[in-house]
Amino acid sequence: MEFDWSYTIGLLWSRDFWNATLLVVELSLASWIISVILGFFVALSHRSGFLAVRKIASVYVWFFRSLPLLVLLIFVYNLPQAFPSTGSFLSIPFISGLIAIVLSETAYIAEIHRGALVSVSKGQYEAGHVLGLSRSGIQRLVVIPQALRIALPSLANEFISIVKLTSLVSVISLAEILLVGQRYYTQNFKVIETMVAVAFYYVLIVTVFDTLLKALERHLDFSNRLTALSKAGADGADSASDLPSIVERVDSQPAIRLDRGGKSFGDNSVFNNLNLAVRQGEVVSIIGPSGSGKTTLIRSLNGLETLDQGIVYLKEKPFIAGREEQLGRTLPKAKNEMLELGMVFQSFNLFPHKTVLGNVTLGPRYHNRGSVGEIRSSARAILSQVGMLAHENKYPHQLSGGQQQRVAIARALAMKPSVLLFDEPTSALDPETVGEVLRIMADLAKSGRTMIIVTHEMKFALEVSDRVIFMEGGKVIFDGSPNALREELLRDVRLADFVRL
Ligand SMILES: Nc1ncnc2c1ncn2[C@@H]1O[C@H](COP(=O)(O)OP(=O)(O)OP(=O)(O)O)[C@@H](O)[C@H]1O
Repeated sequence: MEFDWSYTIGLLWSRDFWNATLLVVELSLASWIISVILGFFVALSHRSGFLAVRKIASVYVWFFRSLPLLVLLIFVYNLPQAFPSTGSFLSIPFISGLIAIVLSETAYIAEIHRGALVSVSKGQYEAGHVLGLSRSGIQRLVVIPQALRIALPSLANEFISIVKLTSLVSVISLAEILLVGQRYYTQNFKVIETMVAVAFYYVLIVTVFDTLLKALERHLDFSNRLTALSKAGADGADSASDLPSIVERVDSQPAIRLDRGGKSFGDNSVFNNLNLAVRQGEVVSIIGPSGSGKTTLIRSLNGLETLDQGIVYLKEKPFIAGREEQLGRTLPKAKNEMLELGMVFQSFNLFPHKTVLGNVTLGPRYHNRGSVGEIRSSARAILSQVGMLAHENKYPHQLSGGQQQRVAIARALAMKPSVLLFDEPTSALDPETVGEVLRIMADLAKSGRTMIIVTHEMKFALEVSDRVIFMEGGKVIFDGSPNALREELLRDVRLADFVRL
């Protein structure tokens, strides 16, 4: 028997097939959108602090990934036999098909979201935390946009799978493309000719949506975005303007103080009964060998690490209490105090999906620190101070390490903190870009800011600091002025060997 081309081509104009195509698009889109949303909540539940919630999420994923969709479809469609009250909606094939596909796809999509959420680094959460963002704020502004971009190729793939899975809905008599085709060839026995037309409609849907989803993927891919140099800063290139004197030196009251701090990781006691007080306007550098507890100490001051014992005071008001402190149970959540502490990380932790300006304005905008215009112009002034205004429209991946760190400093300054914490700000930089960051920090130090700097840059520490603290094995071995340290170096060979100027 010859292939009947005119019959197949005629089917491409068939109203039944176009209605079925529309139905497949509606069912696929509805199933995909609902599953993407529900899948996200299942993925979040997987990371919940509550064991019961985590268990429910993992049982859901395990069960619905194990169950064939065909079984689920027949089960849901026939549920009214056992529960007649569900008949009013489950006997509608579109609704029972939608429910079955959503139940199954949510389990798969939850795993895609989970993978994407895991790949957003801890540093991104920490950067959100130090800007005073709430947990939901961090999810909304930092994590979800990044996770979505990572997940989108797999989510698009899942949409294509759903389009094809809708052919199974024919078993519950929903007039989708395959069922329309079956009705045709059972009447005229032109199976191959009809199935070519069926294939055409599926390929058409997949091609159209694949193109649209790829365009969306490109749109969300900030790593491919090209940016124009801002006019305002283009002339200024990379040079930093002078940082204004902001804070008067006030030597009396400690700006921040740790009292009897203790911190262990399992059996490893990092420090115990440690005291540290930094006065307003003071610049304190913390130096010491690797593993001496410098980073843990500075991260304990703003709650990035949870202290076991001790209390952190901000302007002499209790701010953070260790887990074992009685006060910890009554201390209110110190959201506003958190904003008093700016932090610059070793690995910058800029938000990769935001421009330079977007990174600097995110905190002030979240905390409503003025109108959008005011926040932007104040952010531009700070970017100019750190010599980064020319790059305001660029994304972090388009900048050198030194430039990224200068933006990170600008982001911290934009919140107008009273104390700036620096955790090894130059350790991740190439030697040629270290100088540009140190220059900005030296200017900040001169402008009278309270700064605590964990650093391995000995020369810098001695030049800019009011006090240098040498830590070893979780203990403060030396705490004094740079001049006192220079004198100590003449006496203490081991210290001199470490500092090695
Ligand atoms: N999250 C963690 N989990 C377990 N142990 C940790 C953790 N963070 C730090 N430590 C341990 O705590 C000790 C102090 O580490 P910390 O990073 O504070 O030292 P450091 O003086 O800053 O070192 P470096 O100069 O190399 O950064 C080390 O023994 C380290 O292995």
